[in-house]
Amino acid sequence: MRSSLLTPDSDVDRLIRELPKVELHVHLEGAMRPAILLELAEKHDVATVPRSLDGVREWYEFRDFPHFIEVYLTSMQTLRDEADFALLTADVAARLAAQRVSYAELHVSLYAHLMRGIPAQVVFDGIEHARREAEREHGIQLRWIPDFPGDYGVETGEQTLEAVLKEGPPSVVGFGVGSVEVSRAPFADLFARARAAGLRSLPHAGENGGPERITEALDLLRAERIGHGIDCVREPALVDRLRATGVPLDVCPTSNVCTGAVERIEDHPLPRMLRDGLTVSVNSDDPPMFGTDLENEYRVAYGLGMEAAELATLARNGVTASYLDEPGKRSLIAEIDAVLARYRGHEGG
Ligand SMILES: O=c1[nH]cnc2c1ncn2[C@@H]1O[C@H](CO)[C@@H](O)[C@H]1O
Repeated sequence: MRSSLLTPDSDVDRLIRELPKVELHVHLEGAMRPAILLELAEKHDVATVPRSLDGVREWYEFRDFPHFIEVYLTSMQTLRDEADFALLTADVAARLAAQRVSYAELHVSLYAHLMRGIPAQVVFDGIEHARREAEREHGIQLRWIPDFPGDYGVETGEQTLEAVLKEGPPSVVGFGVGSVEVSRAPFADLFARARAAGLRSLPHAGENGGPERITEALDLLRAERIGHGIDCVREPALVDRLRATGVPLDVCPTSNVCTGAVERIEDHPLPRMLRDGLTVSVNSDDPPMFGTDLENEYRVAYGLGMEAAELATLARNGVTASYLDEPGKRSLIAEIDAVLARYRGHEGG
């Protein structure tokens, strides 16, 4: 494997920083920086989370996927009022904008808040306030994908969808399911209702639950994009189907190693997926929890052997797979092409 430790002045690193990017798979709550976690823990005197930076760092060493989800849910106890959701969202938006992200679709763990007795309106009011501010301040567009934990059962999904349909703002683009992977079959009717209401079907599938979860997501949930989906490489016929239909996959390489879905980064299937003609984008998932950010995921892709043109393809795929409007997509693709052409000019000269 090629070293992904690029010097900040290397041409490839400059290419990565200059590429216009979209982020399609980042969990709002999982994007909470330790500084924000500590601030909110202090504000609400939350006893269940670490109260020092070192403590947080240690806390973010995950034994396995269920342990990661446990820590994720616990960290959320720091989010209580509208201002907390606004603070978190503003911080996440600023971090994205600093990485040349102009459009992002963020998963919101809505059920995890509902189950703690936080009304959906508090969540939506907070994140919407910050979304509008961030658009004004940084020119970044944020869109939402509320989700529920599949392993908590279909009723939790029903409650989540009901809250979205009742209180959700127009910036909600889709509906999702995540957490520990269980069969997607029980959620068929639920996702049919979400789609009928104009929401995109955006489930997690095949992160670590096997290729059959992806097939279920396609057949039963009519998934329009797959969260993770890396397990497709275990079933060649499924890879053929994904290529033929062009259903995009949101790939999050560092996350997969941190949660144990992939043992070593050098074993990550991203290069194979891209070269097999799948519409894959790279994403950061829960960046501070995994010690990464979106730019770093592009560096990791470079470390896995992706050439400059392939890094640009990953960025273009993100744009194609997004729900940004068509003029917005065209102008981002043109900018990506221009940045790549400039890189090639430098490289040649
Ligand atoms: O990598 C991930 N895979 C699956 N779910 C995740 C991940 N990161 C965050 N969540 C979120 O964990 C919550 C559990 O209630 C869900 O909302 C899910 O979206």
